[in-house]
Amino acid sequence: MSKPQTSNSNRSARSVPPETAPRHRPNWIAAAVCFVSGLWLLVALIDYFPEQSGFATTDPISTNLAGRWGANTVWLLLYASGAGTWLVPLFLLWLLYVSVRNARHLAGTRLAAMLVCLVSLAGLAAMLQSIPASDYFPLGPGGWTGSLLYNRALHGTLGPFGAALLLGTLYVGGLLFVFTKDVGAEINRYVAAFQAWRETCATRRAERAEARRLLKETRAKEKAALAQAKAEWKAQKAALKKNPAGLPERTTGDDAPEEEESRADISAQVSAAVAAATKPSPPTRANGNKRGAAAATSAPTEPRETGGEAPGNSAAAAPLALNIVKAEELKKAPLAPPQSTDENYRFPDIALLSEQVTDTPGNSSEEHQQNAENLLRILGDFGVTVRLGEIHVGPVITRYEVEPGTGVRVEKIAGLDKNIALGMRAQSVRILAPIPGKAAVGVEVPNKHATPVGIREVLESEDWARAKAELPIALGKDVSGKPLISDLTKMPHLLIAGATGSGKSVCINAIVASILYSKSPADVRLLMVDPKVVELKIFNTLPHMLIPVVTEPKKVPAALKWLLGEMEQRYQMFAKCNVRNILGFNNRKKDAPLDPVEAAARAQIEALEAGSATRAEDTEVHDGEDRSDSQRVPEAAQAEELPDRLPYIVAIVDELADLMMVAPAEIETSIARLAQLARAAGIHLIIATQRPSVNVITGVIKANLPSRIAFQVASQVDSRTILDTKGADTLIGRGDMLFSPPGSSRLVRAQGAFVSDDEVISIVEALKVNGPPRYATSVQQQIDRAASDGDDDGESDFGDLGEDNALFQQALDVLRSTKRASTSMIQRRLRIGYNRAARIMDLMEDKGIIGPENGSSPRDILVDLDSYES
Ligand SMILES: Nc1ncnc2c1ncn2[C@@H]1O[C@H](COP(=O)(O)OP(=O)(O)OP(=O)(O)O)[C@@H](O)[C@H]1O
Repeated sequence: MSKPQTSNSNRSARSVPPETAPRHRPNWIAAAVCFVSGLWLLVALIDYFPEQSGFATTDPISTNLAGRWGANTVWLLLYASGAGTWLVPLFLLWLLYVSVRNARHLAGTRLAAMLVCLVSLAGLAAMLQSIPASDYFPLGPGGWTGSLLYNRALHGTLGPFGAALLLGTLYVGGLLFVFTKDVGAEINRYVAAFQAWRETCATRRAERAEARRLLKETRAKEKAALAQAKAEWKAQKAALKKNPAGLPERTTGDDAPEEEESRADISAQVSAAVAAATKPSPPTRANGNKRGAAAATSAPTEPRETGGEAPGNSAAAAPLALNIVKAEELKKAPLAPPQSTDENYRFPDIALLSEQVTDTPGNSSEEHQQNAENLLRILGDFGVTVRLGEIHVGPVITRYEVEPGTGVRVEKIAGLDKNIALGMRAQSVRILAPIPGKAAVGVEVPNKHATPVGIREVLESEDWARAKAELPIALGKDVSGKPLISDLTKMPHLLIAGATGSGKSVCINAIVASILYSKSPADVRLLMVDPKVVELKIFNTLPHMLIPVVTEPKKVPAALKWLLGEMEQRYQMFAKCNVRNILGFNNRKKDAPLDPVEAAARAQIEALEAGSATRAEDTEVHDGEDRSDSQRVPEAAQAEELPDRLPYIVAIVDELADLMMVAPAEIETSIARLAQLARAAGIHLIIATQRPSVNVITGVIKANLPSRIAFQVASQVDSRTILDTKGADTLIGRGDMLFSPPGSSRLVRAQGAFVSDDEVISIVEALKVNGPPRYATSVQQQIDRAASDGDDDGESDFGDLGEDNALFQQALDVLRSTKRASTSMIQRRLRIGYNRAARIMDLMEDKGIIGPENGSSPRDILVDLDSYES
């Protein structure tokens, strides 16, 4: 016999195709021996009577089918091992199977295990003292082995219990060893089977409870119907008694038959109602398919016959009663011209936007019916008992609400999104578990026929006209078809992220269009950054533009720095006027007399500022006019000439990822600072990116941009990066979005408002009647200058040393204290990058403070630093 193999070797051997694995060939000789002897012995045993054996009687009276030898062999075996004899043919036939299937398993250990089984069974049989020795069992049911083992050895030492325990264990263990290859796996199988059985029992119990609940409900309904029918019947009867004909003209004798008819009719109706009500309720399920039946009966309709069909079939047998909540028709508001501080400004005509074509219907009710049935069937297949609730039909998706039955975990439904999508053949399915504020779970399924949302219908809606927002923006329509309008000043900054082609640019266009239709350049100025160059260039000629669209990434840090400067200057203006924010500033009483203390404080501030003013040009934004340096008014006078109003500034960045590659630290810090402080100053950021990775949407940026719009993304990880939760990965693209509104953790699913490029072009063209764009050229110059300085600085340090004198002075201080002029020293002491430090050194060289480079040694200091004034 071959050696026993490990289970690993078995596995690897099994993986080899049989024709290439000769070791697995059957052992035909062993098989033949086992077959002949096993079958012969089995027949001999079955046909055995003690009278057949020459050992039992001197005169055998009948012949065994297996002959004399057969009868004698059986007698000998019964004598030796009693009841254990029956195991011998059984084992021989098992060895036949093993030797044919895989001869390697004909191991000595298996034969030993067979022997253990045989002996222990004999021992166990010997314990049956009630069966005495007979002709069949010459030495009792345990035979010679059993009585020796039990009576002589174990009975006295271990007692009956100990002996039974030992022998039983040996017997069962031996059997397991004989018939299985891996005892551990076998035990696991039994444990798993036991657990499965327990789970089935628990499910059945839950289903029975649910069925009982349904039955109870049905009975209650029946009772109510019966009571109502009786009441109606009594009322009818009383009415007939009072007015036997029911109608005045029927009192004549001619109408007697009609009267009879009417009475008969009424009693027939009443008895029908009573019969219907008292009819025993149909069984909740008639066959073993309980889950399906539970799901099928879960529709909020009257109970109906499920007839033991498959759940899907039963649902198809009688249509579900659907509670479809269709999107309300948008109420158009009378067209009122937008309010503007600039009376001469002409807003674009709404007719420039195309009318929404409404003849593309959403899903038909048959489709909803089918979807609802499919949904219930799929959930039923997974053992989830639900009741169908409302169906909200949106422009692009439909939300099927289901109310989970008792004991159903919502997480279970939430985990079935992929299965539901598969079963419903949907592109993807998003599950809202639970719907906030409702005892239901929402299953959002894309419509077969999507209805696009045009921006015109949102801008013409009553909601838009009534929106009490400083900076209203039309985002689209939510799942119930309601316009989604938000206030940018409340957001106060917006992050838009989504994969390429998901609808970000269209969303930005819609936001810009909303601004153009509601605000004049006197109210809102736009600053756009578009590293992709082509996306926003179209807006260049808008009168709202502060500067032409910034397309060079290296200029962006400068633009952001300018915004920071503008923000700080606005705060100074607010402080002077004793207001807190832009609203307070714009609504302040312009000619209010100054408090004397306030006036003194201001005079002090102005005196201080007069010495260090650097940003006079920023005021150009406030009145939209460009002034050259020579025209600049002195600071003190300027303070008196505060602008009447400040416009909001909306900064739109179309691709953050491209910028983060250029100067990540700079951009991140500027965005964070702006986002933290710019709200009150009336500066709002809208930042879009198609790469929602943590390098682009960093923790700092995310923490400071609370309002977010996520379009379709590739993975759950991306969705979490944008929204801190999954969901955006199950959107269907083309404007389908999740909006995280300001001050709420709830996500609103919506279809973005669509504005075509042609519409945008026609709006921009139409606004040209207001004259050419009034760019703040000094802002542009400032940004260009900073960018060209940054060009010299490979580390993208936009700080102009000429302007940022402080750094230069600090470097001089370092030289003074250390008396060493080395780039690395400056770098280390000032904690700046190499390029910046090297530039400072070059500047010092240009000014004759230090000598030229001196290999690896520090440069010579050429001036007396203690008396040097920069
Ligand atoms: N709200 C919408 N309604 C209908 N279709 C839309 C909507 N938004 C986008 N689309 C469709 O999706 C296409 C791609 O949209 P968009 O250009 O805005 O994508 P994007 O996310 O900006 O892509 P990229 O990052 O590559 O610029 C559009 O051309 C349009 O057909």
